[in-house]
Amino acid sequence: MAPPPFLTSPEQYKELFDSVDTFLLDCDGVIYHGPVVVEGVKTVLQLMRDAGKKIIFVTNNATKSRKMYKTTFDKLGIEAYEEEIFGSAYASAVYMSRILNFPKDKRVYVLGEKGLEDELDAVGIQRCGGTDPEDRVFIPSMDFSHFPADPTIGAVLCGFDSGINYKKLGKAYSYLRDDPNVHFLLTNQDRVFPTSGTTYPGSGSLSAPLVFALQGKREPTVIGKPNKHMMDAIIAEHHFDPKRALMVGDNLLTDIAFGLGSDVRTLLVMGGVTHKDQVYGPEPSDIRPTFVVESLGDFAVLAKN
Ligand SMILES: O=C(O)[C@H](O)[C@H](O)COP(=O)(O)O
Ligand SMILES: [Mg+2]
Repeated sequence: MAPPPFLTSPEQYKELFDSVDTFLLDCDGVIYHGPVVVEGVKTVLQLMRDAGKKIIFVTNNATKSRKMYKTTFDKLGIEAYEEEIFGSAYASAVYMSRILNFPKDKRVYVLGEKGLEDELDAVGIQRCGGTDPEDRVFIPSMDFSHFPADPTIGAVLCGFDSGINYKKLGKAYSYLRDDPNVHFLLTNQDRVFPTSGTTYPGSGSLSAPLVFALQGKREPTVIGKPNKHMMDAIIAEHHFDPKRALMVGDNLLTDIAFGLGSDVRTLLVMGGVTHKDQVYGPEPSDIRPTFVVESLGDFAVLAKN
């Protein structure tokens, strides 16, 4: 099979832009790298707004709630509305409340940050762990007295947690080891996090010790891209024609697989977590985007025409 077209000309950008009614936009690595908006992207987003396109921000980053993302976009000078923003924190809260009907008398043990906690609070799910200072401590070496059984725990939910440590992993592991009815949930399983032109361990690499320790006994349900739970959450609130939609992302394993799984065309951008060789090299990934471009910001040339 021929490699996907690498778009370079305004004519190519215009043909694709005109064929899309709904843009599903990944955030980290596409809209911004950490605190820096990708060059030209603001212009392209305005082009989309002016052309009446539907925009849906779809991010696996579970550190922020919808409200927090709205504040972030405001600070970055990007027009965005809460109902357009689907982060894996929001999708996980929706999944637990609407799909699992998580019991009110149970608690979820969280590996994650305030954004994930806020989304759980918003749907009335009782939680523990997370940013609780009691769990963000180092325990004495080989002291396993910190992992008492807790029958109130009905789920373990792991997202990006910059305070990850042995106490958190030990508690999460114990709950999952002892009770097969405790749900094992990951907000997402990204291997790396793209920022400042490089990458760091992502959520998937932070929950990997649990997956590794439990291997064979428990497999996690992953809610974020590429999994359908994320698309189900979007479709429940936004109806769109997949044939006239485009998923724009920097990650083959999450964004492009997400689009492929929902029959949505995909546009892979460089500069995030994917190297050109993974698409055009001697051993390309079998996850094949529909189109490739250097940056979403390259479409800004259409604003001059
Ligand atoms: O580690 C993570 O959680 C992910 O790398 C990061 O959050 C990806 O976010 P996205 O590219 O889906 O916006
Ligand atoms: Mg990304």
